[in-house]
Amino acid sequence: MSKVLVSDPIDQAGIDILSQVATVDVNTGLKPAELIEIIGQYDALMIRSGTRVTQEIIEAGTQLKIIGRAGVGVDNVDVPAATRRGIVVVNSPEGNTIAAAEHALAMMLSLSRHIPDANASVKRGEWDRKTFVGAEVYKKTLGVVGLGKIGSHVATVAKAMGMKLLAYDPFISTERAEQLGCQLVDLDLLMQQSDYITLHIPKTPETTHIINATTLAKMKPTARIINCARGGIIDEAALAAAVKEGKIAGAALDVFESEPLGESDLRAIGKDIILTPHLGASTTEAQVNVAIDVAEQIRDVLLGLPARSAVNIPGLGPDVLEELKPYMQLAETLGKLVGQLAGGRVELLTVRLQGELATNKSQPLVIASLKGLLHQALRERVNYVNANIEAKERGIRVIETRDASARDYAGSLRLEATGTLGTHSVTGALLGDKEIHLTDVDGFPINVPPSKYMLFTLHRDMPGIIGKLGSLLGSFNVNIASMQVGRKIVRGDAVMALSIDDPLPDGILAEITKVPGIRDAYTVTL
Ligand SMILES: NC(=O)c1ccc[n+]([C@@H]2O[C@H](COP(=O)([O-])OP(=O)(O)OC[C@H]3O[C@@H](n4cnc5c(N)ncnc54)[C@H](O)[C@@H]3O)[C@@H](O)[C@H]2O)c1
Ligand SMILES: O=C(O)[C@H](O)COP(=O)(O)O
Repeated sequence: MSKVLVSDPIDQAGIDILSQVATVDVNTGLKPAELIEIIGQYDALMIRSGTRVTQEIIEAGTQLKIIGRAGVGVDNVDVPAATRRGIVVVNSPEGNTIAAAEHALAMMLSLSRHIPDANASVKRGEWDRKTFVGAEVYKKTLGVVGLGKIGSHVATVAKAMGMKLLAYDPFISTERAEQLGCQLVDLDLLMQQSDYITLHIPKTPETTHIINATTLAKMKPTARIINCARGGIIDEAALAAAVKEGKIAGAALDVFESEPLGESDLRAIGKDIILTPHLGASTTEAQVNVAIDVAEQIRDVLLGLPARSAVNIPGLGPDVLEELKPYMQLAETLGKLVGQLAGGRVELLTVRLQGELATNKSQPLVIASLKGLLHQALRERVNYVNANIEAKERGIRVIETRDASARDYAGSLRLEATGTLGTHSVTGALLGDKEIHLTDVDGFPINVPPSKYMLFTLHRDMPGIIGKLGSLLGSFNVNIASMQVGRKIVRGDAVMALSIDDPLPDGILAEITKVPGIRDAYTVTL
């Protein structure tokens, strides 16, 4: 049975799902050295933001197949290191969206009305109504930096509260911003004109310290800033100085450059700074959502199925996966077949999407084709995550083409592999209830479902050849399950595709090619 380590607090709903397929160890608060020591025995690791999954930990995780982040941000995982090792990294892109958005809105209102400090003063026995006079958000301008999932929800609610909305997000269309009632502006203008600024961007090299002494200096002295996205997006020292010196009215932070927050000037500032310990996703609802979302993906990967929200499998989102899953299986089968027909080292793989398939995303199909192609060499070590990298490292060039006019089947996929031993091509389609059929081998039309063990011959279409091959296989006790010949012209060249019940015994291929009329024979395992 597989083993899963849960190293951060996760809702029981997730543990229950994992327990269906694995032994689950919940061991939170491990030091890096302790994690390195035990990670080698686990097939999967489930975390939140508390565990830093470094390259060292990934290298020690020799059995690891998947790292599941029960939340959005994967900046605590060395994703490139995981990718190189073929480890899938998944997250829950939407499970805590509402929780994080509501936390940002709560921070905005708390800042405006000094709720945390007013509460503390009453609890101390005071009744001070002067110090805590606040400001309304109604008719004020909210600047949303990052108009993705969380930023959009914040904008929608803020609009309903009567706020005017500005947004800065270079990757969002004007139409989308307008739909949300936001005016898209550049960051400078947003900083200058907003009464409240809320950050909803990932931490990347471009966004690190995007809010710094210079940008803070552009804010109105009455303006307030909220960061419920990632620590390090704001330069904390510059922020503390700006609030302390009255250059801006206040700030609310849920996330910090270093967590847990250590010594910091931010702690010393009174009611104008609100600090929470990374609580954005900490609602009962969000924790159930993310735990279920990620545990289901870990379960699927441990069962050999693809994950719906893998961050290191390019182009493979849940919607794409749902639509392309049967075609990815087709691509993988064709990749295995063409790789074995090509034999030696493959230098070029051409992936052609035909008919209806031509309008689809090609990247997942290319990845699945490469996974199949490399299976012969790498077996279980190649997967959707590392297939691209492994192909690049082996110098395999990939060309993608499309032919929407191909009409033999509704949608079909053609792979052509050129290698040191020549060029071979295979085409396949999904028929009826998504059943894979091989429809062409080396330019010869056939129509056979693939089977685990197959034999292909290239031969002259002439009387007696099928009988001779049948007797030869019989003399080696090889049972033929099905057989089909594909030819272009009568008595010209032809291809024979045989499904056989067992692997071909050693030495028999050489005997087959001695049969008069048979030029080549290939045995494959799919
Ligand atoms: N505090 C918490 O507990 C908590 C909870 C959930 C998410 N988060 C964090 O909130 C952030 C947003 O999450 P999301 O789910 O909305 O992500 P998202 O991917 O849906 O949205 C991010 C947006 O940022 C934009 N963006 C990227 N780079 C940018 C740049 N340089 N300048 C401006 N915009 C840029 C993108 O175009 C995108 O629209 C993430 O950092 C996530 O980790 C924090
Ligand atoms: O990126 C996220 O999902 C949030 O930062 C939540 O982090 P957490 O799971 O540690 O609460």
